[in-house]
Amino acid sequence: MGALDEGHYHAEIDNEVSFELGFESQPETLAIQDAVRVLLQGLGEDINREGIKKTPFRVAKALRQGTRGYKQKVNDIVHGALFPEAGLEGGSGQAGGVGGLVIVRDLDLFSYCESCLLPFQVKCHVGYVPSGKRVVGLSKLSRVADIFAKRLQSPQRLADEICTALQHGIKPTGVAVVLQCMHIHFPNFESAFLDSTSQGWVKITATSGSGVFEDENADVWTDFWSLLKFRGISIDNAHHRSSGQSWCPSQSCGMPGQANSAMTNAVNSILKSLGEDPLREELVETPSRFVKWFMNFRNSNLEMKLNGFVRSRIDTRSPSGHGGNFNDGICSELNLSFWSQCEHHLLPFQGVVHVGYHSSDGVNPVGRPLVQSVVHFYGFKLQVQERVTRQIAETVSSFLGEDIIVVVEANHTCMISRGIEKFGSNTATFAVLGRFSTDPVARAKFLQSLPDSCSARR
Ligand SMILES: Nc1nc2c(ncn2[C@@H]2O[C@H](COP(=O)(O)OP(=O)(O)OP(=O)(O)O)[C@@H](O)[C@H]2O)c(=O)[nH]1
Ligand SMILES: [Zn+2]
Repeated sequence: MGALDEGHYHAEIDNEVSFELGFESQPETLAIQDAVRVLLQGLGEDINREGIKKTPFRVAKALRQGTRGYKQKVNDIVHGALFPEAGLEGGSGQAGGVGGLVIVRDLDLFSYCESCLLPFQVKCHVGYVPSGKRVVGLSKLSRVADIFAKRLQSPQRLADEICTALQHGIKPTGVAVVLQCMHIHFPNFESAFLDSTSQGWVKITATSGSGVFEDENADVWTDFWSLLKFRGISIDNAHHRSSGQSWCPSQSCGMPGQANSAMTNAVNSILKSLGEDPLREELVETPSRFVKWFMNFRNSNLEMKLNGFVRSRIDTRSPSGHGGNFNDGICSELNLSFWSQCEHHLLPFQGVVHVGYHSSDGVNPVGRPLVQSVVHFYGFKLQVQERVTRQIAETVSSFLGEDIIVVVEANHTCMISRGIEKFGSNTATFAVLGRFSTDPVARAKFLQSLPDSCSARR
């Protein structure tokens, strides 16, 4: 196996290098960059603005690397990676290279949703029953799964494609694939103001089986689920092929309305550049769905609206002085829901915001909904987390007083679905104004009041 594995290793490294070398001038990369410029202009952005000047290139890089599976072949990975391993010597039973179940659990992958083009996370578990006294190198199971994850997918299609590819590549007695998929909730500017609960993730478990796993009720599935149960995984919410319904939250937003045709054409061009057929049934509505959610982040004149709103509230609020012990008057609005769009990669980041302020009578003079509105006003546009944190702090200080502390905790899709692939990472940013910037005890009092587990980390 050693020699063969080494050969494959070098082949893969070579592929990666040539992809990187020619990448910048390849027609597909240039076409995606042009399309991203059209999308940014559709949002009302200045494409030469410092923060987003490099965004077309970053998006092209992220999308092409994130869908590199279209260019990879299963045979290149599996062929030659099988090696002999004896089965049970005499007696009855199954073990080793004949009938001994092998499972690789907890492979972290990400894929792109074919309905809305947002990335989704996948925890992948693969099992197979060897036959013919041959087993496959464990890393190959993960590599094959990744080939299909790095395409535009739905969970069931992804599970089926991994399963079929492994069945053909290894020719074992059977293959089982279980995928736990998590899709970010659909960003919606309008409904976020009405319903702050559309946070967190849509979760689904998709399964696929071939050979001895073809029958969902077979004993071998029971063994497989039992081995997964040690990892806290249960069959309860497993998605069966027959249900056929899309899991993507964009589908439940109704049919897309009239979308900007230059923008939908741009998305069509991206699909083609990635190696997809925009006429594939599941992709036909994708450009208009994408444009619909993307337009939630248009650069409209939100500050002006907000300023009018805030000014009228300021006139009616009761002044709050600093009498007594400052720390006794620390108040907070915790777990305000937060949605934004990373201006570097055009990917969502989502989480919660905590706002601390001082009030001698312990009363929020404008109420929580206004603070929540401020969070949404600054969230729903192309942002970086540090900027949105500062903007929230500055704005709430105009009605909650000059002593303000703001913590934003968010999951960045761009930390998962590209480059470094840091699954489960979470970013916290911090802004302090007035007394909170000079008084560590006041800061500590507020920070200690933050909930341990909040939706940003779920
Ligand atoms: N500070 C900050 N950085 C962010 C935010 N959102 C995304 N980023 C980072 O923006 C950077 C963009 O860096 P580049 O090196 O130009 O782009 P890239 O090649 O796509 O990034 P990497 O693959 O991570 O090296 C990355 O480090 C991202 O993690 C944010 O809200 N705040
Ligand atoms: Zn989706």
